[in-house]
Amino acid sequence: MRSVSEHLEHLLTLVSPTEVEAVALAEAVGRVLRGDVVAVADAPPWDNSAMDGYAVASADGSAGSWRVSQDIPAGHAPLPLEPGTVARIMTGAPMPQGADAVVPVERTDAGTDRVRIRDWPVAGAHVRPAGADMREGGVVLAAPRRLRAVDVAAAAAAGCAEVAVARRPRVAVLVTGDELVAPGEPLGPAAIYDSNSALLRAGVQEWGGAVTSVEVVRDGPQALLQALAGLDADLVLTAGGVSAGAYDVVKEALVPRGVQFAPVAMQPGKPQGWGRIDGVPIVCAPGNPVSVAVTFRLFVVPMLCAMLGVPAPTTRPLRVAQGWRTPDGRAQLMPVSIEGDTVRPATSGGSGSNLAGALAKADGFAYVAADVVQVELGATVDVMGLVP
Ligand SMILES: Nc1nc2c(c(=O)[nH]1)N[C@H]1C(S)=C(S)[C@@H](COP(=O)(O)OP(=O)(O)OC[C@H]3O[C@@H](n4cnc5c(N)ncnc54)[C@H](O)[C@@H]3O)O[C@H]1N2
Ligand code: MOO
Repeated sequence: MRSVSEHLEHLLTLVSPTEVEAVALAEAVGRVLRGDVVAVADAPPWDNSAMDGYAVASADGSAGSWRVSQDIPAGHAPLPLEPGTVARIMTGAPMPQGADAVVPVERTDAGTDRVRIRDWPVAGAHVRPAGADMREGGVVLAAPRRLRAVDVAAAAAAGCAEVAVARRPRVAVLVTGDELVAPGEPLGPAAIYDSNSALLRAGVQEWGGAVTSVEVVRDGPQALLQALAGLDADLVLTAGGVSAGAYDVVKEALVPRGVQFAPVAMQPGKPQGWGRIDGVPIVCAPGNPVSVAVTFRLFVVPMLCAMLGVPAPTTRPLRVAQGWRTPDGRAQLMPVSIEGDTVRPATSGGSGSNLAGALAKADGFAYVAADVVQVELGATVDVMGLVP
């Protein structure tokens, strides 16, 4: 049987990075930055006050009563400081030439024509120097990285209107099963709600791809081939129909098209399919919902990351707070809940592959190597997080 790492290595040879495109900052959150963001100007652009108070020439006086020679709100350019006076200044306003320190208003009587200053400041007090945050031409965000709200804000503060990001990989999703009905529809006598298409759609979106289509295929191999014929995608994901049953549509339709189907030494998610269909990479997950979630996190996430040009997420070593048994000869992906630096199985159902509802209790999948049969209390396991 092929191991998880052999399988992943092979799947990664099927994909390559998408092109780079420019997007406005308004569209940038969650995208993968592929070109460094460089500051267009120093930030702050000039020395400015960190406090509402009075700008003074620190070498030029001491506590006492001072004439206020100008008022400097933020957004207004000051005149040079008149010698022998102070200037009333607001937070963020430019320091007047000749002033080098600010007295907070709380250290004064808050006067407007004259002011009584109780504590005289040292040079530089409450002044934010030009360029202290960013330097013109300096790298503010180094690529590659997934852009968070704070990163988008840093790009805006650096004066960038657009950023260079990876084009979102376009992903087509197909699920199979006569038993499937969409959530919100009435359940027939032998029906279940389709959760795999929801998982794959949301997973692709969450990890930075764009879902181009989601189809539920019911009517056998011909319908599946028809659905595949019209697809415009960088990657195709299917779920269901890959095991040993009499109605395993995906396998039946795609073996003649050169897609490979074989077991991978893992639980859940053992029956897997992979290859290319009309040149487009395809991953065929088994239909059980936890198997789909595991296939997505273990294999599809690194493929999406490779397409986006960003490193795949690393695992976290965490301590086991409650042991469990695992199958011999297959790596196990156990849904776990995380508390501090410890983990325990997320539910009493363990890694049962049909427990879609129980997955909501999990914070990650613990990866247990194929040769382990018992995960001992106090042991360390590598845990994959479920979100980027
Ligand atoms: N005789 C054997 N039977 C099975 C084997 C085996 O080796 N020999 N492997 C088992 C394993 S492991 C898995 S995993 C499943 C994989 O089966 P399929 O990929 O063919 O998936 P289906 O039969 O279509 O469905 C399995 C299960 O999942 C439910 N399902 C399917 N699609 C959805 C969906 N979109 N949303 C929610 N739930 C879905 C379906 O109702 C079934 O209960 O095969 C085992 N059997
Ligand atoms: O491998 Mo199946 O995915 O155990 O249920």
